[in-house]
Amino acid sequence: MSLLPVAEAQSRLMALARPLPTEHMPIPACAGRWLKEDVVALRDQPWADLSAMDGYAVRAAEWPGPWQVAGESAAGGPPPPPLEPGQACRIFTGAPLPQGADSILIQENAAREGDMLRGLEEALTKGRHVRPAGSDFRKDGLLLKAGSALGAAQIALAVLGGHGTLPVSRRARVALLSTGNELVPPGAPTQPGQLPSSNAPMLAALLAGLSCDVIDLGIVPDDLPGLVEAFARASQADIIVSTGGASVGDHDIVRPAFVQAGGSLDFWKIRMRPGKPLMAGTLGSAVFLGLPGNPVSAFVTATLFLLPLVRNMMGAASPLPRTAPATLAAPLPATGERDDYLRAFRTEAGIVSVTSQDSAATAAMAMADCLILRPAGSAPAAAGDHVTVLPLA
Ligand SMILES: Nc1nc2c(c(=O)[nH]1)N[C@H]1C(S)=C(S)[C@@H](COP(=O)(O)OP(=O)(O)OC[C@H]3O[C@@H](n4cnc5c(N)ncnc54)[C@H](O)[C@@H]3O)O[C@H]1N2
Ligand code: MOO
Repeated sequence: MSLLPVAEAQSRLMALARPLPTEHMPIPACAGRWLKEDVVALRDQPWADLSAMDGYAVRAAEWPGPWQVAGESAAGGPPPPPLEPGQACRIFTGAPLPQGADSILIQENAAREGDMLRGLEEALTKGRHVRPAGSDFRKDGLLLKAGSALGAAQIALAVLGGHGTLPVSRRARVALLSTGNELVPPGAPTQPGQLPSSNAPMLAALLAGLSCDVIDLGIVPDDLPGLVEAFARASQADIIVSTGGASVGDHDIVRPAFVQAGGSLDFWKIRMRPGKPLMAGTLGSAVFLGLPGNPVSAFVTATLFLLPLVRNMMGAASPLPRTAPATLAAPLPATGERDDYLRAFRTEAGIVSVTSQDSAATAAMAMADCLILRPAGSAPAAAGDHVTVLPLA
C-alpha cells in the first residue's frame, strides 16, 4: 500500500463523517461548539441613539452654549423629555438621547453653575460621542454564519442579538482504546517491561476543549478476541480511537481486529512523519481512527486528524488546523520522503525545533508550542528562512 498524502487522507476522513444531530442549547453551554444554522439579530443594537459618555446631550450647533440643564437620561431610566432649543439634558453612558439632541458634551469639557451650562475646550461636532441606533447591528441582519466557532466574542454577539439558546450539534462521543500488553494504568507501579499508558489521558486533554464526551475504554491487551470485543463495545460512540498496534509487527493486530469486528477500512499509512501507520474506516455508524502507539506520533496524528474529525462532525466550517507563516531561528535538515511535522517552539528570534524529533521523545514534545510543516523532499533550511507552522492549542 503506497503512502497517502496528508491532505488526501484528511479529506477522505471528513467524507466518512456524518454531521451529528442539532440541538438548541442554552447559550452558556454553547461555548466551544459550532453553529449549525445562520443566526440573525432579533433586535437592533443599540436599540436607540445612545450616549457613549457621561455628560450632557445638546445640539452641536448651539455650542458653546449657554444651555439650561433640563431633565436627565440614565440607562434603564424613564425616557428623557424632548430637548427644547437652548436646553441641555444631563445624560449618562448607555442612556438614550432625548429627541432633538444630536451630540454629547462630556462633563470634563463643561462648566456648570446651577442649571446653567457652558462648553469648554474644542468645539462640538454633530454626532460626537453618540452611538446611533442599529450602528452595531440591525434586527433581521445576519450575525453569525452556520459553521462559526462559538468563542467568547460570538457568545456576546448572540446574546445581544436577543438569543437565549443557539442551534449546535450534540456533543460528540469519542471512545478511546489503548492497546498494548506492556501498558499499565496511569500512576500504577511498573514492573520491568511495563509502561504507564499515556495516550488516552493525552487524547482526553486534546479533546477537552471541543465539547466532547470522552469514554475511556481502558487498556486492551494485544489479543484478537479481546480487541474484537473492545471494538464491539466502542461501536456505540460517534468516533472510536485506538492507539498502538497500527504498524506491521506480529503484535500489531488492530487492523485485523477492526475488520473482524465488522469494520470497513478506508485507508492505512500516511505520507507523514511521525504518524505513518495511521488508519481510518467506519464501524457501523462510528468513524474509526487507528493512531500509532508512539506518544509523539499519537499526539501529532490526533492534532491533524482526530481534532479536525470532531470539529467536522460538530459542524465546523473550517475543521482543519490553522497554519501560520513563521521564520526559522535555527537551520533544519532536508526532509525525506514523508512530510515532517517537527515539534518546535516560538522564540523572539523565530522558531526553534526541539532537541529530539524521535516519535517516542515525550520530554522534547512537552517543550513544543507549534509544529513546523516541512513537505517531503524539502532542501535543508537556514536560519531566517520562512516556514509554515501549526500553532498548538
Ligand atoms: N518494520 C517496521 N516497523 C515499524 C514501522 C514500519 O513501517 N515498519 N513503522 C514504525 C512507525 S513509523 C511507528 S509510528 C510505530 C507505530 O507502531 P504501532 O502503532 O504498532 O505502536 P506499538 O508498536 O503498539 O507501540 C509503539 C510504541 O509506543 C508505546 N505505546 C503504545 N501505546 C502506548 C500508550 N497508550 N501510552 C504510552 N506509550 C504507548 C509502545 O510501548 C511502543 O514503545 O511502528 C514503527 N515500526
Ligand atoms: O510514523 Mo512513526 O510515527 O515515524 O515513528
